[in-house]
Amino acid sequence: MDVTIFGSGYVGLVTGACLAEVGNTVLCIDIDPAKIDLLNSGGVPIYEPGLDELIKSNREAGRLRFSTDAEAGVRHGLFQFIAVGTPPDEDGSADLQYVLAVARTIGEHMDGYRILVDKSTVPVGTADKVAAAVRETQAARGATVEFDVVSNPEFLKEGAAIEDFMRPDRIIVGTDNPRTAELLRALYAPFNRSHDRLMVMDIRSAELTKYAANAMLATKISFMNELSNIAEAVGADIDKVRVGIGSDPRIGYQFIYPGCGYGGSCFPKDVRALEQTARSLGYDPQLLHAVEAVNFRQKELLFKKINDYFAGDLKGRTIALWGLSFKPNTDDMREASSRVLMESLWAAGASVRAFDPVAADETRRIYGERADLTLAADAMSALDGADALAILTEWAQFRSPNFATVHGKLKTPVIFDGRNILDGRLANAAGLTYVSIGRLPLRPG
Ligand SMILES: NC(=O)C1=CN([C@@H]2O[C@H](COP(=O)(O)OP(=O)(O)OC[C@H]3O[C@@H](n4cnc5c(N)ncnc54)[C@H](O)[C@@H]3O)[C@@H](O)[C@H]2O)C=CC1
Ligand SMILES: O=C(O)[C@H]1O[C@H](OP(=O)(O)OP(=O)(O)OC[C@H]2O[C@@H](n3ccc(=O)[nH]c3=O)[C@H](O)[C@@H]2O)[C@H](O)[C@@H](O)[C@@H]1O
Repeated sequence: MDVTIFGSGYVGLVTGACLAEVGNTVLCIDIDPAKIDLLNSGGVPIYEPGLDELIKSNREAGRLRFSTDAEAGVRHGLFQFIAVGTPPDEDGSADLQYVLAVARTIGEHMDGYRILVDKSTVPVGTADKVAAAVRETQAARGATVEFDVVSNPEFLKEGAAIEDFMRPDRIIVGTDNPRTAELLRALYAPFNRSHDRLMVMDIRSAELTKYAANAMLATKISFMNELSNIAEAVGADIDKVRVGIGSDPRIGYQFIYPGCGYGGSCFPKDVRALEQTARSLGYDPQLLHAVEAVNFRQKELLFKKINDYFAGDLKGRTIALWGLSFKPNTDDMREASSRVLMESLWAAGASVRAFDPVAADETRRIYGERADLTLAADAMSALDGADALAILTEWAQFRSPNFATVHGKLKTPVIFDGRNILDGRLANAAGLTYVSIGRLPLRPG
């Protein structure tokens, strides 16, 4: 089938590459010429495991193309996927300007029936706005070409995006038109083989399902973060508590890891957007507000712990950071906890020596060259001349360091583990103080 994807970011590229992989002919459109040039010259603008290979093989097979020519995109696909950003507006609501711009482009150029498939995360009611935008642009040129708008939210996780797309837990299709539902069912058939995971529902429920999923996951994390602070206060170990409650299948082990706050392009923005939607309708979403507030406080926790440890004397100190991306296996630093810590350290007069396996370029892009930021070539050299080590991202390579080497390099033998990934006893055995999120206090052994 012929598919056009508007937006060649995380979601657009993964969707495009996976749909091409199963035999569709996919044209990816982006307004960013640099991104399209890079893709056309064999590069990939984001780090996502497996994506380079998938793009390369499908480009070579002629099933995956990239262009800035939106008109060609509209003419190409029966399915017109919208996978552009929906960043937060000033009040936290989702900014729909990119989604509606694509809708207008489609309305302007469509010459036959098209299915607009909204993959971007958008507030309830957006499909109506998309349809209105298509109708208005058609009317402006005196056209009345048939189309449908489908809500098809995406649930992939960065770092595991290909696997999530290829083997989804569910495929949500929001449409009131049974014929459109069948066409989407056919498109998704290769990803829906072992048992039927495609759920057809009304558009508004589909739109809300996406926010509900992210808000539920964010709630689990904030709940555990809240609990980790209570555990610290009462002298309990959050790790024991985590395992204790996770063993109940009604709770489960997933997404109950406490840490230095959730980040990324989605949880923070989607919780805020849902909160804003509720408020705009006169409902006070107290729980969502608390989820966000707890996360905000949690992102400041590591700085507080470091500052307390050094009795507020951070000026002139150097803190080593392991991990800059908001989670492992991605170079995405949107709303990353590392940013809150770095900015707080800089404000307190400290310098940062950081290492991340893939996010160094992104860090340079965001912060530029600055005297108080050094990007080290590897984890151990980030410790050179540092007063202490803080761990912000649970990259596998940070899990089992040589503690004696760490001890030998740090001016003050202390580790602040923002993701609870280290074995504190081993750190203690090497003479390091180990400070975690809600685990029992561990002192040098
Ligand atoms: N990143 C993720 O893991 C997930 C994101 N989402 C949602 O998917 C949507 C897209 O997210 P990302 O892929 O992360 O965004 P992104 O920022 O990585 O990519 C968006 C792309 O759209 C392009 N664009 C903007 N206007 C355009 C236009 N008129 N025509 C063509 N391209 C245009 C931009 O240049 C950019 O390359 C958002 O609503 C997000 O909430 C949903 C699930 C997972
Ligand atoms: O809408 C989206 O964009 C996506 O948002 C999240 O995916 P993602 O943001 O890529 O990453 P997650 O693995 O969910 O992690 C988000 C944040 O939560 C943190 N986290 C996660 C799990 C946990 O137990 N504790 C915890 O602090 C991570 O460190 C990270 O900062 C959802 O998991 C995806 O299903 C969804 O499609």
